[in-house]
Amino acid sequence: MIRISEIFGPTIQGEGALIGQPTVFVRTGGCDFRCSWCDSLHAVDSRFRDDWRPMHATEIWAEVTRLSGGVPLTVSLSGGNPAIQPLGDLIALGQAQGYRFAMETQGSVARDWFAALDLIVLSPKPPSSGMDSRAGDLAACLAAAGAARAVLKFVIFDEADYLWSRAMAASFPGLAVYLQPGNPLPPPGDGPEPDPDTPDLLARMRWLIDRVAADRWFSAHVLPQLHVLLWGNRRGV
Ligand SMILES: C[S@@+](CC[C@H](N)C(=O)[O-])C[C@H]1O[C@@H](n2cnc3c(N)ncnc32)[C@H](O)[C@@H]1O
Ligand SMILES: Nc1nc2[nH]cc(C(=O)O)c2c(=O)[nH]1
Ligand code: SF4
Ligand SMILES: [Mg+2]
Repeated sequence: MIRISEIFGPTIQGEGALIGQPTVFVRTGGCDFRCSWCDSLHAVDSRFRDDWRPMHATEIWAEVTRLSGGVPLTVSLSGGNPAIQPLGDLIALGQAQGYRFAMETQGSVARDWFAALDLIVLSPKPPSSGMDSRAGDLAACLAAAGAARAVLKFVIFDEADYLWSRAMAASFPGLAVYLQPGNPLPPPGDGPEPDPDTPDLLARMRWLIDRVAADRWFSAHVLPQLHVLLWGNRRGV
């Protein structure tokens, strides 16, 4: 059984290497991290575990097929940490019907089914998160992924995050790098999500671009969270 927080879409992938691509999200419940600024605490905090549902791969697949009208697209696996769920059967089921699978993970847990992914997005956590991402754990995830395409995605709130990310990226010279400004969020409540401070997000993205340019870090991609610019902090988009 796979612990599911939500399944939604089609929407567009709002972040990183596949930005703009139509996708259906499968968000698993539960995470071995608890980042101070996590924008998906409803899939992390055990306070919300009553909203999570154990589902069979076939049940999840029926929902993805319904949402996508049976037309193959890229399924985005996210969470929580999807790596702590048994997702191999789901991936096999979908790929047999021509669907592709991308997964977002912080890179703390490696699984052999990573090798079946079409894309693994490793998103190690910089100092502002309060977490401790280790290069050795990322290397284990990469080894598990084998020949699967892998990229790095860093969330940057400040100069310390930037310097940390630059050093971490230097340890993995073969991987494409995506940088996105962090979106500060209050803890989730019962009401609607608050609107993002878009001018501030864009100002920090301009800062990030200046920072990358000054360092001549020309292999890095700097991107916004496009879904936040379009729909704010709403869930399910
Ligand atoms: C919610 S996480 C779930 C997958 C996995 N646990 C991880 O962190 O990669 C998906 C992506 O959102 C990013 N993210 C989470 N909170 C964010 C925030 N407040 N601002 C910008 N990006 C954020 C994470 O760094 C990660 O790249
Ligand atoms: N549109 C959209 N793009 C995303 N990219 C990564 C997301 C995530 O929460 O993992 C996300 C999300 O929640 N929505
Ligand atoms: S690792 Fe990902 S899901 Fe877990 S707390 Fe951090 S941002 Fe949220
Ligand atoms: Mg998100």
